[in-house]
Amino acid sequence: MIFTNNLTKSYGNLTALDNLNLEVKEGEIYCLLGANGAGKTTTINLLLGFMKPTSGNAFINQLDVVEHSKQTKQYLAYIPENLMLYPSLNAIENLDYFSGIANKNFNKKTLESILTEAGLQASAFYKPVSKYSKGMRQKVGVAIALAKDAKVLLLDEPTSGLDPKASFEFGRLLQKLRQKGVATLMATHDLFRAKEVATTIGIMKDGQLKQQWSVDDITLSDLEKNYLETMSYNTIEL
Ligand SMILES: Nc1ncnc2c1ncn2[C@@H]1O[C@H](COP(=O)(O)OP(=O)(O)OP(=O)(O)O)[C@@H](O)[C@H]1O
Repeated sequence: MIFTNNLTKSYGNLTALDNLNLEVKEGEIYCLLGANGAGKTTTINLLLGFMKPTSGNAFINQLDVVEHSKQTKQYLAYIPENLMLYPSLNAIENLDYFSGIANKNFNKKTLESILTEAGLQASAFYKPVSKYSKGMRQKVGVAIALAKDAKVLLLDEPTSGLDPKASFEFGRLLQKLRQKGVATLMATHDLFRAKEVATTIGIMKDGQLKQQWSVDDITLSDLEKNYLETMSYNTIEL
């Protein structure tokens, strides 16, 4: 579903992403860890087609995202750290609007059931989203992905700033999407949540994928140890 082949992005002399090769298959959740500036957002932006790679390729559902930008966007849903919704509109209206953009039109009852599936409490459906917590807004983001029937979900630090319960609930939602076959790539600083939800975990540094494990092959404490060792290497270099 998601595949990159020597994906590289440079800004002048800086190589923000350096020959990234990764694959996320149907029903997999790949968590990308790495310090600030490691290249996680660059990876997501390239997959979204927000910018072009300097070299290499990114594929969504076997289609090159540069050559087939319109088609690949149809398969994608994206939830950034701070999801942009229309603040004065309620969840039903936002979902209706964003589903419409994806050429999906639902009646009110179906919109309500999608929001319920995304874990939003019914009492919030008709309140303006400006009154929502971050966790509630993220649930609307998941509802948009469900409404769109997205095959690929790209998440950039979706749990940052969420309290543990909201973060747990968000993880449960990702598992639900996984069961539907969605391929998820999540950039995160949250090692604990990564270990909870991922099928595969990778650590990036300086634009390079340094290490990668199947989640069952690493304990949380070993993940933390490896992460810190990978990052502290930077300190030694300095
Ligand atoms: N538009 C840009 N112009 C120049 N340099 C950029 C640009 N965007 C990103 N960079 C640089 O590319 C590198 C990778 O940035 P990126 O945002 O992908 O990191 P990240 O892993 O997502 O970090 P964070 O955890 O802080 O979000 C950084 O050194 C960053 O400063």
